[in-house]
Amino acid sequence: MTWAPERRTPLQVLRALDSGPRGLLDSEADARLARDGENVLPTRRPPSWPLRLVRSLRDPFTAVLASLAVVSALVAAWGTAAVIAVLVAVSCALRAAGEYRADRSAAGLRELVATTATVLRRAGPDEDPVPREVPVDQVVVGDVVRLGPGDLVPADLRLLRATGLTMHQAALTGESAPVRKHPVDEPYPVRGGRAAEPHPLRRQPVDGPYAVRVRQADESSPAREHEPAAPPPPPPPPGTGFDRPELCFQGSSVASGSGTGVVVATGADTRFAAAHGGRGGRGGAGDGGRGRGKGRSKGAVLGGDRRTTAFDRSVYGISWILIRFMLLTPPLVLMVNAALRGRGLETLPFAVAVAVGLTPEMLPVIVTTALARGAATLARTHEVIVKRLPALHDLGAVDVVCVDKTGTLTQDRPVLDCALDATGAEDPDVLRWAAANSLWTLQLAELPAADALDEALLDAAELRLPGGLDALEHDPVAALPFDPVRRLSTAVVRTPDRLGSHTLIVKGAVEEVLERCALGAGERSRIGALAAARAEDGLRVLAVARAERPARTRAYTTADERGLTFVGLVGLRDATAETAAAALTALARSGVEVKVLTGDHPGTAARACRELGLAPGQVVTADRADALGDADLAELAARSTVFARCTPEHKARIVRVLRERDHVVGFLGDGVNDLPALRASDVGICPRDAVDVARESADVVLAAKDLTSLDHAIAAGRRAGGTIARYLRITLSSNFGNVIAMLTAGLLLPFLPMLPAQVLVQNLCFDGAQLAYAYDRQDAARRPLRLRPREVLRFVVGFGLLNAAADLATFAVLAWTVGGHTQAGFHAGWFTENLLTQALVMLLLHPGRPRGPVSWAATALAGAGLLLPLTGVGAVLGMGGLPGVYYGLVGVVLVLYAGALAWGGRLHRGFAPTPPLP
Ligand SMILES: Nc1ncnc2c1ncn2[C@@H]1O[C@H](COP(=O)(O)OP(=O)(O)OP(=O)(O)O)[C@@H](O)[C@H]1O
Ligand SMILES: [Mg+2]
Repeated sequence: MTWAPERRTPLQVLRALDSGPRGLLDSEADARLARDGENVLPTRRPPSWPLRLVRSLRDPFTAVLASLAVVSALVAAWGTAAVIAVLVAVSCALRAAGEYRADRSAAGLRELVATTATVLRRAGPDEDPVPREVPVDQVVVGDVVRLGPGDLVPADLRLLRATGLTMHQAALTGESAPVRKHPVDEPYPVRGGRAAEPHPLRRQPVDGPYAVRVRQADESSPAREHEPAAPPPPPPPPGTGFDRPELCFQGSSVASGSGTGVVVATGADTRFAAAHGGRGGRGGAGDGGRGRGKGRSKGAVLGGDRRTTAFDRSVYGISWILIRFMLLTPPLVLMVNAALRGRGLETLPFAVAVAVGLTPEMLPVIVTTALARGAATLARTHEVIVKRLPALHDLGAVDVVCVDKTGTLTQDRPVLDCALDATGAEDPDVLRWAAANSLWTLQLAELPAADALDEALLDAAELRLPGGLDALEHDPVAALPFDPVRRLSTAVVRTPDRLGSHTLIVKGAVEEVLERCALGAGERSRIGALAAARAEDGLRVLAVARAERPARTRAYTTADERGLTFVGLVGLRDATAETAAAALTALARSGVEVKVLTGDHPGTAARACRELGLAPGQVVTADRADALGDADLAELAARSTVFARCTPEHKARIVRVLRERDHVVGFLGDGVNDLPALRASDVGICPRDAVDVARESADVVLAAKDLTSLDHAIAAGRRAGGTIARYLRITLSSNFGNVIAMLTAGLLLPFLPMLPAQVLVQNLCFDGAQLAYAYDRQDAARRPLRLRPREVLRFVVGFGLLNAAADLATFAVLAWTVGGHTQAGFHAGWFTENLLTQALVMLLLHPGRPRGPVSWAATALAGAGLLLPLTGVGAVLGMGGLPGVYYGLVGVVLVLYAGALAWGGRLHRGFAPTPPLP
């Protein structure tokens, strides 16, 4: 769609789009949807099958294998090339199939947490517009959309009205600080009074006493924008357009304030789609595989912090170490053979086979399957939705969970407890001013949903004030809605019975309000202490103040929140959540530390923690954190439990410094003030009823804001992580052992220790057996499960050398029984021993007693090792018969090996059987 917003007033834009301030008719919206299609980004469509297969080829292991195949083909080692090609094909097909299944189920799960947009639509030309929640993909050009804190912008919008609106545009510009948005050009014309919408949560009659009065003529419509920066911003330079204040772009979200805009572009026509070359969508669930290489980061849609998660560090970390080994192996083998045996390029196929032997081909399949199965089970049993599969692994690794207080530890159903004047005496006037602030900020800012605190104040006013809500009647002028950095909200009304005067009603966090009141230092600290005492009783305390100013047409800004007269304090009681105490105990028992990061008063936060049995210790206030450098803050954060008066940026900073201290940090929060922290954490978690943008940024969505389900999710993560860790350790140690043995044998023997076809069959047998790990159901580890590359490598080298020792002992046996010079016998003997040792490893290096799939797979593997060389297949593969004495002697080797394995397993702490979660 082409349009020239620069030269048009909002009204002209509406006209050009054949829409109006009252929104579209339902029938018009349907027709436009049919004409323009759904509002979805092009790449949100699932990839086709051929594309999936091609994508799985992009995997680094596959790429290395493929290049090894090419090298083999170049030296006409057709057997080896064919073997590798088959391995690649099998792994790609399995991977693509696994990812297809995972994507489908993840898409289904994501659907459950899809966001909606609030649009104004009318049933008929004469009907009043009704704000309606519609799925984002149903939004059409010309729709009038309302935005409130935490909303995602569903399409590109031109603003018609805005109150204190700021936007996160990180996805588009990379800029993390919110940017101010406001309508420009001529103010939006009001024809005979703007149709006042009752607040959706407070449905008063439109023409009742609480309908917003339209400004009187004498006010000659001041700009509808009330913002700190008083001078109008200079016109933005032409270019990307993202800095245009009157435009809100798909992919951004509301940081504070509210606004109404008309949709000017949807789907593929949005700037977001254009900026990403039409590739704006999130990665599929198939991201569960490795394959995007190092440093893949999350949060593609919302951008912001690009960061490496625990999954990246562990699985990718190990993968990259292995790839380096794989690339080093062939040249090394060639050089050693040339130096020690004077062999030339004829050893290349063998060198390639050794590198192939190192590869854990099934890793992507195991990772995807384990994560997808874990996620599906979690969704079914606990209604927890994992939106990004690797996040499930990271949940298992989480050792610190930061949570917000309101709504997580408490119910977020505040009820008014007291309204006190400056002396601490009950005073209904305080409630009247506080509730008037709530009502008029809500009404003027047209917020799509009311804050729980405002809702509670209005409920209390309705019940307790003589005349109920009628007592709050005022002529409204302007509103500066709440934002979590300023911690204040202000309503401006005409002063009752005084012509030419406006009253500012300010309410907010006690410290912030007191700072703006004209009070002596003594008085201020006395009131501060009064508030602190109520907070320590567990109340959420807000201060209320007001000021009278001469009426004016100039916009009000936060700079006007000065020199106020203190009115009083309101205290609201918010009971602790029922399941929180038990869940905190369970988290502690499973080795997860809980830290509370709240915007609330330190006293309120400490009291809530104490009630839940979480020792708050010394509460750290955010201004103390400000005074510290990252290292000192990290130190302080590690030993503190409660952080109060946090702004969104404080929460994120604490999460960041904890991660830098090598913690894997989960963050659970539900509000706009939690957004930066959700993005900064390894795993962002939110409840299903969180604001849209939190749900969009979170990796894991809980059915309810219930810490108990978080505990289950962590257990599921540990199970999936355990499966991946087991596969990696066992496969890599066997592979490593085999490679050492092959290298040694290659030097000792005059023939290849293993033919390409034998490498293939052996690998396929291993791979088939190892798939069992994906279906292995073990108890979750009792501690956070971290897969550290260093530790894995130690394990691999230790057990790999043990495995190589068994192989070398077998060579000795073979040399003695069949004579090292009988190729067919040697190949058969080694094949049998290899599969038997692998089966032993699967059985003995398993935490606890292997059950079901793993023990069956190990048995089948042992059977194949013993029987295959004796069959026709064995003969075709070039394996010959073995004398009975070989079996006897190799039996002895295996018993010794089993003993060593059991001993080594016990030594290795990570493999001590893990008792189930209490
Ligand atoms: N609607 C409101 N009007 C005025 N002040 C408010 C309003 N909502 C919150 N406040 C004040 O701002 C403070 C910070 O609020 P914020 O939403 O950042 O965090 P919170 O809800 O208190 O806690 P948490 O971070 O645990 O969710 C509150 O403690 C309160 O003092
Ligand atoms: Mg909150």
